[in-house]
Amino acid sequence: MMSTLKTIRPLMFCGPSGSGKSTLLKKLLDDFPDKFGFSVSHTTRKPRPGEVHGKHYFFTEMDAMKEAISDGLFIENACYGGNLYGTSRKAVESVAKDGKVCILDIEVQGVKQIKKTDLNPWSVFVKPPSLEHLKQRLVARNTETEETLARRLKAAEEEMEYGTSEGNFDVTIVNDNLDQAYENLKDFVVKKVLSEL
Ligand SMILES: Nc1ncnc2c1ncn2[C@@H]1O[C@H](COP(=O)(O)OP(=O)(O)OP(=O)(O)O)[C@@H](O)[C@H]1O
Repeated sequence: MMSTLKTIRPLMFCGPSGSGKSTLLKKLLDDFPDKFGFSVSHTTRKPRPGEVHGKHYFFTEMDAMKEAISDGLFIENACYGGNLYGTSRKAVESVAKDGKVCILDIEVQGVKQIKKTDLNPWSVFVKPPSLEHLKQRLVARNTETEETLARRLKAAEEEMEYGTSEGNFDVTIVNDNLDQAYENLKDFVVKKVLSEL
């Protein structure tokens, strides 16, 4: 089972909430529908309108998720905004078994955990032009309360520090102009990630 994972390196995405990871990933999946698979994460947070169980996340309860983590079924997990988020090894394996690059969209804490596994992923940091831009985007997205907004912005400061430190990621994509950011991402993906397939 481990050898399946080693043959195709996952592509790990990290960046503060609101930096544009989902937006960039959607474009990538639209452009290369047969090359990538989204590993579906687990979370204890409540679904947002339109989110589908098993597609956007596996929505689960705190006790069940804690038990699965202690059973070693997760390659990473993080507590964020009062909720648990995590990626099961099974979710990553099922994408690799399909012959696709598994996309991992995770927080900094998760990045650090996955670096300790045998997955050897490519890593991309998505950086907002500034924390002020990030705040404006999160407000415009209309998904945050005053409290979750404040938490996400505080977490963003720490994530920016880790994300912009030399050597922590293979590439940093500054998401200022979306089209330009996507071109930069695509360039990296085509030259490095897809050339290995
Ligand atoms: N380059 C950009 N310029 C302006 N707005 C953008 C840009 N990229 C993304 N956005 C908008 O910013 C908001 C946050 O983007 P998105 O939801 O993709 O972030 P995220 O990093 O996936 O966040 P989370 O980790 O919370 O899921 C969205 O409303 C999106 O449409």
